[in-house]
Amino acid sequence: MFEKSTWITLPRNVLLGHGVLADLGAALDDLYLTGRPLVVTSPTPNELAGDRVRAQLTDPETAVVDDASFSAVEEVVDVAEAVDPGYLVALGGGKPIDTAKMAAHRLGVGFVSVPTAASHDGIVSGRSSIPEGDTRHSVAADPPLAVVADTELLADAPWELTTAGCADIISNYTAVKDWRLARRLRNVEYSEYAGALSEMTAELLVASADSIKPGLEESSWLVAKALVSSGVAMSIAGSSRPASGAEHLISHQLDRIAPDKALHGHQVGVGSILTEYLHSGEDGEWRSIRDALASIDAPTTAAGLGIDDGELIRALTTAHEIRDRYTILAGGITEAAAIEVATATDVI
Ligand SMILES: NC(=O)C1=CN([C@@H]2O[C@H](COP(=O)(O)OP(=O)(O)OC[C@H]3O[C@@H](n4cnc5c(N)ncnc54)[C@H](OP(=O)(O)O)[C@@H]3O)[C@@H](O)[C@H]2O)C=CC1
Ligand SMILES: O=C(CO)COP(=O)(O)O
Ligand SMILES: [Zn+2]
Repeated sequence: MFEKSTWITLPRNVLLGHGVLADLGAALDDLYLTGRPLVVTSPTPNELAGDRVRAQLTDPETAVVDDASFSAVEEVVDVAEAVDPGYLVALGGGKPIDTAKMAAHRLGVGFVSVPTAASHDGIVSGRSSIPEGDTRHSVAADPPLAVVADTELLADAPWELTTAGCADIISNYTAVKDWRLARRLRNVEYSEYAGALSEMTAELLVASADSIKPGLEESSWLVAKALVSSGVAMSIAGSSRPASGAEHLISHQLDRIAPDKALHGHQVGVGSILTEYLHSGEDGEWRSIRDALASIDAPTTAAGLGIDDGELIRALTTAHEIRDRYTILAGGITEAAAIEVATATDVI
């Protein structure tokens, strides 16, 4: 008997382009949302765009969070108890969006995603990435009801946020390789559609690398489209697997070992050079990944991330402990092997 089934939840409206922030009110009307809105944001995005968002909302309340953590989610839930919001509006980078996503899930309301930086592919995904102690959870939540990604706003953000978003997409190459490996060796459930979409997204972005330049709003357009597409791949898969493999484990470990030194996207990009080498060796594709990163000004070395060689090696040798996700790192690699791969790829 055929017993397979799937339930894919995707945003209803995706508004992407020049000046679309002004259409936030119309996008909300189209969703027939009721009740008070609660804006969940972080300091810089609130300063930059909070008033423009609130001006389009009826009787909004605001919660400003500093990071993506379970305690930040609790802070939002506490504010929500007084406000009884009908929906949340997530405004900012990956951290406030992840916090709002999880808080919305806890509160049983929908949320709308308004990214202020094209820095990560959680803009559309149905998962929150939340650290806790020695581990990192990819928490199931719902994707946004709508996404309003204004390329004018995204293009005004510091250039490195956009290059971080590019690197988060380029890392899809190794994430999918890890996912396929896990299917072969651990019989992990794999989605051909999600894997293909994730890889194609990285390929299209790399093919457009010449048009990704500072000061060009078109760059934000190209990157934001890729971030949406990668988030959709995660929604189809029902996990972050299409966009998060061993390179993400290395980055999550760096967040613990060397916090706040580099952006998420930049860390996963460097992680991808290393894990591609582990997958396919000296003659494999690691140079293509490194060159793609370099072509959009993303870091390709530990020094470029602002971390020292020892921190990189510690992250690489302990990344497998972060979560139970089978990757090329399997049960861990030795310090000697870590130094070998990092040296061979010029990462250290
Ligand atoms: N759920 C998912 O599927 C995914 C989740 N993620 C998660 O997202 C996070 C990374 O996202 P990222 O955006 O890099 O992190 P942040 O949200 O911390 O943003 C990075 C920095 O950019 C600032 N910022 C945001 N917008 C602007 C702007 N327009 N102009 C100037 N500064 C701005 C932020 O300010 P401030 O400090 O005030 O916030 C912050 O200092 C990680 O926690 C990662 O795990 C990443 C990919 C996918
Ligand atoms: O960053 C992500 C995809 O780009 C998701 O991260 P995790 O699932 O590893 O937390
Ligand atoms: Zn990522």
